[in-house]
Formats: sequence, C-alpha cells, structure tokens
Amino acid sequence: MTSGKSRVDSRPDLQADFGYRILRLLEGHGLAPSPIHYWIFHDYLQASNEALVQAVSERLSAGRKLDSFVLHDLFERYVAGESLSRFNDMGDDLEALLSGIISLLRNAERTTAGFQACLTDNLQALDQAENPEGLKAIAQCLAAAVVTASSDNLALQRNLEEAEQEARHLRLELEKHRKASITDPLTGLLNRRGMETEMARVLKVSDEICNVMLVMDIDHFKSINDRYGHAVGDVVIRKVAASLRRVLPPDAVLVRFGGEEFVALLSGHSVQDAVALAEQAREMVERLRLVNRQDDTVVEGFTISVGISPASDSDTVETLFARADRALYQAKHAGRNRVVALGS
Ligand SMILES: Nc1nc2c(ncn2[C@@H]2O[C@H](COP(=O)(O)OP(=O)(O)OP(=O)(O)O)[C@@H](O)[C@H]2O)c(=O)[nH]1
Repeated sequence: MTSGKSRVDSRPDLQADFGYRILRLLEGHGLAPSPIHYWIFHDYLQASNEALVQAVSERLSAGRKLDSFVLHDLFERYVAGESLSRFNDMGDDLEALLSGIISLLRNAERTTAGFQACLTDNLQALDQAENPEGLKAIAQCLAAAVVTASSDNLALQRNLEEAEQEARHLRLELEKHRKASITDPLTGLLNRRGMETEMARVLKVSDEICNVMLVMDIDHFKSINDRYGHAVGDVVIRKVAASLRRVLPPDAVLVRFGGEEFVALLSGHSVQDAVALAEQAREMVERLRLVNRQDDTVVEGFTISVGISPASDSDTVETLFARADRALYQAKHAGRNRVVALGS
C-alpha cells in the first residue's frame, strides 16, 4: 500500500475513482467499507493527516495487520482528537462513503449477473445432458453457484448494515461536535464562532426586515473579579446571560462574545423595540442579588451598558458590530449603566 499525495478532486468521476482506490484497499485488508475504515484509508491515501500516515506506514512496514480494531484505535488517536474544524469536512467523507456503497452495490449487481449467466448456461446444458454423470455435474455446478451467490449476498448485507450503523453514529457525533463548537460552555449561549454563521444567516435571509444589533457589557467587571474572585465573576456572567435570555425574544441570536461582553441580533424589531428590551434587561441586571456562599456576603451593584445599531442593507456582521460597539463605547463614556442607540 502506498500513500498518494494528491488532494481529492471535486469532479465526480475522479471522486468515484478515489472511492474505488479506497475500496480496493479495504477489500485487500478484508475490511468492511464502514465510515471509520473508509476515513482512515481516505486520510492515508490523501496524506492529509501526517501523524496518521506515519502510524499506518509504520504498521505496514512492520508487517502488522490492519484490522477493524486497529483502525478504530487509529481513528480515536489521530482523527477524533483533531481540531473541530475537521468535522466540517465530514460531509465530503460521508459523500465518499456513499460512493463506496454504490460501488459495493455495483459489485453485487455483477455477482447477480454472473449467477444468472451461470443459470442460463447450465439450463442449456441440462437440455443436452445425455447421462446421469452429466446431470450430476450440472447439479453440482448449480449448487456451487447458489452457495457463492448467497454468501456474497450475506457478506454484502452485513457490510451495508455495518456501514449504515456507523454512518448514523457519525452523523450524531457530527451534530454533537458542531453544537459544542459553537456553544459557550459557561453560559450555554452561542460563542463567537457561532455568532458569525448564525448572524450572517439572519442578515442574508431578512433583507426586507429590520434587524437591530445590541452589544452589552458588564460594567467594571474587573473590579467584581478583584473583590469577589474569579469564580463569583463567572456566576455573575451566567446570571447576566440568563437575564438577557429571559428578556430578549426567543428568536434573537444571542452570543457571549467573550469575557463579560454579549451581542444580540434581533430580527423584525425596530430600534425603539430594541431600546425598550435593552432597558428591561438593564433594569433586571441592576436588580440582581447574588449571595457569595463562601462568606455569605451579598454581591451586588453590577450593571450593564448597551450599545444599539440598526442594520443597513449593505451591512456585514462585522460592520454592524463595529457600529453597535461604538454605541456601547458612548454608553460607557456617558457613565455606564445605560442604553445608547444609534440611528433611532
Ligand atoms: N470571571 C471571569 N472573568 C473574566 C472572564 N473573561 C474575562 N474576564 C475578566 O473580565 C475583565 C474585563 O475587564 P475590562 O475589560 O477591564 O473591563 P471592565 O472592568 O468591565 O470595565 P468596563 O468595561 O470599562 O466597564 C478582566 O479582568 C478579565 O480578566 C471569564 O470568563 N470569567
């Protein structure tokens, strides 16, 4: 087995050819074309994962077997642990898996055609058989063809079932990792990575609708951390996030932008609506009281400032954010614990 350096071409004929090369390798190693097996050989042939290529090459040059157990282990070590962005490429791998399954079905078609040809030949021979010896030979030949065809079919069925099960598992994993990669673990809100995709989608689909962005920041948060400690600071961030979630409409895209800063995109709301909602959120946060369980002291006096800007038709997430952030700066500059809206 050798590792090719070429990237997979997106043309369907070349993709199918690449798929066939992987399937031939799978066949050569007596492995089912399951997604994980497929993936390992795919990355190996593509030489896209250096550590994996090295691990596979070492095994092969040491004459060690590549069985399903080894491939699952390689997957855990060198593929599943890679950066989450790798999961975005999984669509391509699943597509390749599909072409693998199609090729399996073609093989099955060929087996069935071969079986039919054997039946036809033997039926003709049956007409011409003149003695019991000849009949016996035909019967033996037919029996052998039936056994081969049914064991081929059984193997195919097993391979397809295994592939289907793993494809389902991969799809669930993919969804789990996709969600984790765009979620902020402290608050459960979208993180910055999710912000770009989700907000760009809203801006794109709702050209005719009024979109408004809010940028919200906890005031003097550094002093909360300094006075009560980082753990209490984290609880404050969570409480503020929960207040924002409660006040803002359920379809608002709400993001923890980082640290103590949050961003929301409202769709189908005027700037006046956004100001009213921001005022509600500001008041709710101002009223929050938190008891520090370590010494029973009450943590209070935290507030938020909010900057608001409506989106124009030509806005990207970045340009809209820059304006709403400017409004936030004005709110901070004017004394904090307030809402400032541009273009209202
Ligand atoms: N507890 C906690 N603190 C964080 C987290 N991320 C960032 N911080 C802290 O948040 C603080 C942000 O402080 P600054 O950017 O100076 O802003 P500020 O004190 O809120 O002041 P203004 O924004 O001007 O009102 C820093 O001390 C960071 O260390 C986090 O996840 N948890």
